[in-house]
Amino acid sequence: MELSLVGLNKGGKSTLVQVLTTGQYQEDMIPTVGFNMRKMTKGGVTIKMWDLGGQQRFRNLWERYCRGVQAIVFVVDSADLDNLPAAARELHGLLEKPSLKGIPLLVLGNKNDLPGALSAGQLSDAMNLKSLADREVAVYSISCKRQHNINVTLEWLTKHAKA
Ligand SMILES: Nc1nc2c(ncn2[C@@H]2O[C@H](COP(=O)(O)OP(=O)(O)OP(=O)(O)O)[C@@H](O)[C@H]2O)c(=O)[nH]1
Ligand SMILES: [Mg+2]
Repeated sequence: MELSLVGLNKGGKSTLVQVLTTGQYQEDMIPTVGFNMRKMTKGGVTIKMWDLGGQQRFRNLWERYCRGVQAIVFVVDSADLDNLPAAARELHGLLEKPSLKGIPLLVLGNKNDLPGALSAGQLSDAMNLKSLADREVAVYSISCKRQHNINVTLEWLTKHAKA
């Protein structure tokens, strides 16, 4: 199975990959330049994860690395309300691409340990996720730092690997 992790810079994509692959939260992640690829084996399935850079200059790579994957994971800092409109814009812009039609989407509202973080429902409303038609969409509120909802995230991913 292959999946791609996208989302604005500092959302926590690389931190999540670190937590998923090692079980450890690491504070001092460096911003991703271009992309990184990491593999993880869970329940007999190997998941190849494309961890993409979220800085503006790397966002044009997202579509290419999302083509043909079994799932797109969009990571957003759910406590960074100022950048939520930009995150929503990037997400909707990406999913408009005909090449990505129908690919299941998992939106992760990360950093729910921070004060003022939006719940999954609030995030769904704020990012207008209900308007996304013709694909499966799931939203979870997670914290890499507290390792909250990492298990349900993993379950979602492995379920889609088998499909
Ligand atoms: N409070 C809190 N901080 C987090 C959490 N997850 C990640 N961070 C912090 O958020 C910052 C950015 O994390 P990264 O994993 O580098 O983010 P990224 O999405 O990979 O960023 P780019 O590679 O630039 O796109 C780091 O300082 C992390 O320590 C979390 O669950 N809670
Ligand atoms: Mg990164």
